[in-house]
Amino acid sequence: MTPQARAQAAIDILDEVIAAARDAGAAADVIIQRYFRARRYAGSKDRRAVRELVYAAIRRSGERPESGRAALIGLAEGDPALAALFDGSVHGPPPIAANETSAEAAEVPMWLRDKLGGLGLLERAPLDLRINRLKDGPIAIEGAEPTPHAPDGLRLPEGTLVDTLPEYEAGLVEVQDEGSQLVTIACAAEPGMKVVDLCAGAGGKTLGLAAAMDDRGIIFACDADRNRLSRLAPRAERAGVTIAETRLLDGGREIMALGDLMGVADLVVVDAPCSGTGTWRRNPEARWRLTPERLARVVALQSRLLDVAARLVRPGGTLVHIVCSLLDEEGAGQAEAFLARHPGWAAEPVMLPAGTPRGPGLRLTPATDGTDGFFVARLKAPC
Ligand SMILES: C[S@@+](CC[C@H](N)C(=O)[O-])C[C@H]1O[C@@H](n2cnc3c(N)ncnc32)[C@H](O)[C@@H]1O
Repeated sequence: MTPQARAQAAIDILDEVIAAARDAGAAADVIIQRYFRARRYAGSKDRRAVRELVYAAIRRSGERPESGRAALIGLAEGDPALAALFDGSVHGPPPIAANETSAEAAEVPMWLRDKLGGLGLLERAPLDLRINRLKDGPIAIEGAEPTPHAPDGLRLPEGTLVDTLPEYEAGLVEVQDEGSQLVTIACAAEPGMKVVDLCAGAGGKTLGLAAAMDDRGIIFACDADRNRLSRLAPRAERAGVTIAETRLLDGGREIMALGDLMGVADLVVVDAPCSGTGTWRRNPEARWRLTPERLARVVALQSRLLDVAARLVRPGGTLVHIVCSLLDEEGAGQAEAFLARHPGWAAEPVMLPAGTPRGPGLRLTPATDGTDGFFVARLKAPC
């Protein structure tokens, strides 16, 4: 492909990414893969170059751009070599017209600028692993360094292909961001406990909880998404986790599948569905998906799930509220609202080697901690 054709390919892909963000469609990575699957003539250098252009344009635009062309014209404003590719040659983009729309450069969307600006949401996300203490075996991954805060964290060089590592195949390590490892530690799960992981997904935190419990006790790993939950069992097997029992919940009627767990759990973890603002550095086009309406919906769901969770906690037990979001309405504000709705419950300090106290809990940010953004609060039930 000529450089001009690569630029036009980036524009075409960006058009699809923009439409997918508006209509809750596929992620940018999936769209890029699909695009090149249909264009076998593109070589690996072409793919890499186009991908870099697409992601550079996504990172640069806080607001969803009007079009892929506007996004790339915006990127070209600071890159004369890219601007020169708009020369109207065959397969390339037509020349930029005077006054043509270009996307504005911004870290986050305008409506969230006051709340999320300056938190490092566009920094490069590292590739972190958690050493699985349930398994013994040598770990010799080239270039791996301990993460700064999490005791079992390893940081890998960019581009390491984790799936092909023998340590990964043997279940000696799991892919998990350091922030996710830290909030799992904040749950303080112990051997022998009865734990409910109410929003377990594919089990990222379930496996960490099981390791903290030395695979003793029981974890009821629940989720309303059959697909995600079905990925937990093979991961648990690989990791040597035997105490996770999955339960599929009916969204909106979760309690129906939880009747036998009312008031008996030592620990209930609500790793709630959220805006995902804390992970925007990994999937920056998610900035274009969030709207005030979507945020309001997810905040309401979180508060309902926290109320469901509270019914499962035994007297004196603990409910841990986690979100990978940096918005207070999902984090500190959500925990405060829970405490206001549930007299007798109290926030406990969150003891972690990183993070900053925020309302009744603690917040991790890319800027201050180098992790994905998280909020975690420990809420103790009355005895
Ligand atoms: C932040 S993700 C969980 C990630 C997971 N704990 C991990 O560590 O990988 C939130 C999860 O909440 C689930 N969820 C959404 N609505 C739910 C509901 N009504 N009841 C239970 N889980 C729900 C989603 O399917 C999603 O898997």
